Amino acid sequence: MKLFTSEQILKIEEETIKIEKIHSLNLMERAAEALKSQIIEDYKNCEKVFIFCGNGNNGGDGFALARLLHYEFFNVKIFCDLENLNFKENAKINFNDLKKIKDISINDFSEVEKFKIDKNDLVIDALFGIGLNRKIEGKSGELVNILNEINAIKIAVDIPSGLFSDEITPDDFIIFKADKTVSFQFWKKAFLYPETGKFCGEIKILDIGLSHKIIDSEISRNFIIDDILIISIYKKRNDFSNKGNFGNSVIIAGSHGKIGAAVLATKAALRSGSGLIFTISPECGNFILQTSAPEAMFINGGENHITNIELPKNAVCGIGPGLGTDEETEKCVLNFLKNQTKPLVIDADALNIISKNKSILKSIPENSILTPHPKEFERLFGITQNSFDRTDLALKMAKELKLIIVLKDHHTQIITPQQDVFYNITGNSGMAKGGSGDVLTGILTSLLSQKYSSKNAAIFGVWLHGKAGDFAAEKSSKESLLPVDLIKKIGKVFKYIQD
Ligand SMILES: NC(=O)C1=CN([C@@H]2O[C@H](COP(=O)(O)OP(=O)(O)OC[C@H]3O[C@@H](n4cnc5c(N)ncnc54)[C@H](O)[C@@H]3O)[C@@H](O)[C@H]2O)[C@@H](O)CC1
Ligand SMILES: [K+]
Repeated sequence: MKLFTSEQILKIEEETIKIEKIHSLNLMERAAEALKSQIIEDYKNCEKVFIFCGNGNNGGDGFALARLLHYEFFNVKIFCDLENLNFKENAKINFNDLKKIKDISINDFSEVEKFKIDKNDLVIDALFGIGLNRKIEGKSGELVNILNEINAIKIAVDIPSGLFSDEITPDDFIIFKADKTVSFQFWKKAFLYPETGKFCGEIKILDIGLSHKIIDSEISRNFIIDDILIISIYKKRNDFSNKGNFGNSVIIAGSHGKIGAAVLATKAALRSGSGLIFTISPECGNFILQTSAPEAMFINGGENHITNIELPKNAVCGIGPGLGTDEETEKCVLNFLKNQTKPLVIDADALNIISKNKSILKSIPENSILTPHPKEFERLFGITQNSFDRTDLALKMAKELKLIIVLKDHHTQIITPQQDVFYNITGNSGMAKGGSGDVLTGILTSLLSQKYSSKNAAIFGVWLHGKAGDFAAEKSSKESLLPVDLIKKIGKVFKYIQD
């Protein structure tokens, strides 16, 4: 699914109105209908609904929603700035319609504290949408501050009021803190970054029937990884095939005390479809690896840490988990990287070694996949002001070095040398644990060895890793979820794609 700026969304809306020969009011009604259905689905037992409306089209959505919910027997109360009824056209029409319904009370923002709002009531923020262009101040600002203190179920229409859709919002802005954001047709960039996503709660995207023809022709370099994309990437396994057809994955990982990292990466590679798996690890891990992952072949890479890397034929490598940064390992890894010609997966301590020897970056084969978490990224490429800027820096580095950067975060981004950004929306906080990254390295190496392009391996692998995490979290709690649980769910994810 493409990710658009607010300007592009407005353009798509306008062109939909033109080619479908409908009135813009019609689109607002569709938006309100979709909102109403979602609220009935999620909160049908909730009686009281408090809707706070601004003067633009976001407010218009709120007025239309109030009317529709009233006809579904919800007890609706409306709040707007009664001292400034200077509405945009569609908001005005919906406001006037609402005034005709005498059972709906219309109140001024300043009256909010007179009402008893219960924790099971709905507070709906329809103050500002993607048209926000400055800080919320004055009466609206005071109102948002009050709403943020109320203990109720808080829903934002399209985007929490106060947030910019496409860029970082300054720290001193007043922003509605939502439990759920019900947004129209598209994800917005603000939902995907930690600094701004924390205001959005759960995200629900509603189809309001904007023209697919227009959406298809509108160019964007930013994408949400959805099931449609994954199904287009997934390669069905040919029945007439043997282990030689699915590549040789080589996991280069582990050191004394960190053999578990090698085990996790190896097991994940085994579960992700590669034909043969080799693990290069120090001798101290031989018995552990052969016992816990007997399907993989062990190659001795040193005594207690890796000092020597000898690859089998046609190897596709994933290097880094648990290597440590011993001087001998560092020398060995740098020498190894210098001599590679095929794309490989580079993670964890291999990235830390590169950070200390940045000149090696230029020798890494084109289209290799680097998987830094924010701290590793910082060590590699420098500090940025915020995570939006981090994406920009990653885009620059991916282009300059011709590498794929997998920026690990709550919504991991896959950044390509061609300057595309793919945002992942699978996964959960239960995966924020040591060992999760090792599993990802195993998956990515396995997919790369099966001849997925580097870009597709990265997109598919990151999505699969998150999806396995979501399946695992359904069974156990996020707190107790372990990286091995992800590995156990990889099979279920492949089944999900095939069905
Ligand atoms: N354009 C369309 O056809 C549709 C728009 N929809 C809704 O329309 C919203 C966008 O509506 P608008 O473009 O009217 O904008 P908003 O309703 O987001 O904002 C209203 C206006 O307030 C002003 N403003 C911006 N920031 C302000 C601030 N901090 N303090 C005071 N005033 C401020 C701006 O002039 C802005 O146009 C979407 O988020 C969505 O909810 C939906 O009804 C679907 C259809
Ligand atoms: K809003």
